[in-house]
Amino acid sequence: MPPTLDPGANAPGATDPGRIRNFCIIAHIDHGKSTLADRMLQLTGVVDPRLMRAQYLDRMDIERERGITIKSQAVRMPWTIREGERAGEQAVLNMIDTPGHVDFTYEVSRSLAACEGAILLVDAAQGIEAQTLANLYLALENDLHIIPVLNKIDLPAAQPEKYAEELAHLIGGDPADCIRVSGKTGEGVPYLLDEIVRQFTPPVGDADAPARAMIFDSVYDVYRGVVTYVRVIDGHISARDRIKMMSTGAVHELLEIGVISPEMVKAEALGVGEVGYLITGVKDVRQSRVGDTVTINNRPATEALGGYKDPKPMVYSGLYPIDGSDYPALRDALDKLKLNDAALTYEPETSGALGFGFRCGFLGLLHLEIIGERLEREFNLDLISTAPNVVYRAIQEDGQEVVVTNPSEYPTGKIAEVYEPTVRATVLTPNDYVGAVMELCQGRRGNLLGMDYLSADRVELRYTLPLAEIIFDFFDQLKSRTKGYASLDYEPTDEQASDLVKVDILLHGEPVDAFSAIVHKDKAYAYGTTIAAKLRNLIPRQQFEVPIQAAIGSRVIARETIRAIRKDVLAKCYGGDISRKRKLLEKQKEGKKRMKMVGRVEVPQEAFIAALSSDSDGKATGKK
Ligand SMILES: Nc1nc2c(ncn2[C@@H]2O[C@H](COP(=O)(O)OP(=O)(O)OP(=O)(O)O)[C@@H](O)[C@H]2O)c(=O)[nH]1
Repeated sequence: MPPTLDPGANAPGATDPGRIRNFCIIAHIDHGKSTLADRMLQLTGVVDPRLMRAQYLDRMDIERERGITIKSQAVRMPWTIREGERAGEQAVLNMIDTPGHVDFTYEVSRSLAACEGAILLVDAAQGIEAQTLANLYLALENDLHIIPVLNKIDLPAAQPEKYAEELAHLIGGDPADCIRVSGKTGEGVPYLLDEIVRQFTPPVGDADAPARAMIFDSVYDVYRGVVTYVRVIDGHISARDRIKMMSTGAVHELLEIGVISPEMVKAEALGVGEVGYLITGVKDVRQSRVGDTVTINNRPATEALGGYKDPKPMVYSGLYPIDGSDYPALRDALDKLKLNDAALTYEPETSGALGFGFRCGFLGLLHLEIIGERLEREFNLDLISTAPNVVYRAIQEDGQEVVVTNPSEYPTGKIAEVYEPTVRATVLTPNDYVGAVMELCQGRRGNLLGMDYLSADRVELRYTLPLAEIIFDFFDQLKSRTKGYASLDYEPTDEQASDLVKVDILLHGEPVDAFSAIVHKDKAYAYGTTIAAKLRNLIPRQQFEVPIQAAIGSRVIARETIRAIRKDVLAKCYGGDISRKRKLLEKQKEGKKRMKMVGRVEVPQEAFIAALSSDSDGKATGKK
């Protein structure tokens, strides 16, 4: 049954802004945002109980499989206060579900800018975690009103009293003001919905001013083209308007305008404070940039809304199609993903070993993994991604500066200084594991900034760490050393001069650019020996001996050898069965097709993937 919206006073475009509440749910990962959102959809009646499925708003397959939210979602829900003095008061709630992973903090901040209030959700069995704090600070920076909520009170391990104290201590106020709910059973959720209407302030805007709406998300839909999600700040956008993008001045016909509730529902207009979508039929994804202001062409606004900070990529990796003829398809796919993802950057590059591809910038390893997976699934591309690296700044002796996003750009001449990016990391851990956490951070070249007790048994440690040390397996290590109890959050800060070197890998004397890496001097040897050993196992024997060397400049630091073999595939075919022989030869030819020639050496595609998979450095994790 398609959702129907009230055609009366609460219809989109005609809603009194005083009835609207725009809010988001912020929480540490797994504290239950999506489950709570599901309950709200059900209780407000926008999803038919028969059509209800878990994590209704996580639409991408990857989101469902991994159980995490990647893209923000905005849903319109009607609600009438059930209890108390204001019972019967009708409201329109726009809920924006936000992702919780560190890599996607920028999504959270975009969503926050479209809200007046935030529900700070905390698992009543876990208490405050690192991202609870990070998200809370983001919300406070955006001047949002906060409602503290303890979730999962149905769990036997829940300690709502204890954590209500903790929360009240953190944000100020009375522990009794923390609302207790269970997203699973629905207990307390109707009361929370009532409180949302009572506590959050309605949006304020000038209904008579020229229209201004802020783009907080844009997605490419294969059938409909670009779908742009906006929150109207001032004025009114109606279905018959021609809209204008304020950053480019481009004017577009509107094909459709509407709200999400929880599927797309067409509307006549969107007024002050409303959240909805616009479809212009534009196919070029770069026309609808997140952070831009939309106005209408016949009465344009003169001043754009303050945009968002463009998120800066932190990790770079080369993406190459396994089949070279897929290169244009890869470019197209990246163009499309870029629309959803202001943080994704890419530039064409060529690699001696891998051919034509793109150097892509990501927010972190999970972001990289997700983009890689989406390219493979949604666009049917088979890809190789090179070892991820951060951005370095090398100052040569002649004073010239080189920004290195790819190890192959690392200057070969004399280098005066190399700078690497650093982060300020916050680790929250139970008292017992402080020693283990400190040991880990010190091993990763960390610098202790400070340490505080949040409660009798919970400690906050603050460190400066090189970004390169934190992006690979730091989180896994942290979890395993603290039996899963510690949580981590970090934000980029500055850069520091470090003792870094470039390690090259040579196959039969030829450097293979795809395997080069910039690492700290103390870790160069370990990197060299690991990759050389992996490659020895991955590359089949050839008809000649193949040395594999790891080198810093001209100094070899590790060496492995693949012994020579003459592979006579016909040896087994005694007797004169010619068709069998032919079949075997055909099979061998097939196998060859999947080989890459690196100098004279045949390297199977799988070797690149397996050697570059980061298990020597630790694996990129699905969850943080
Ligand atoms: N017992 C119990 N379990 C819950 C409750 N709410 C959520 N869960 C469980 O907690 C886990 C995480 O819930 P999600 O709703 O996916 O968490 P999330 O915060 O949305 O996670 P991200 O979208 O990845 O940030 C799931 O296994 C839920 O079934 C609750 O009220 N009670």
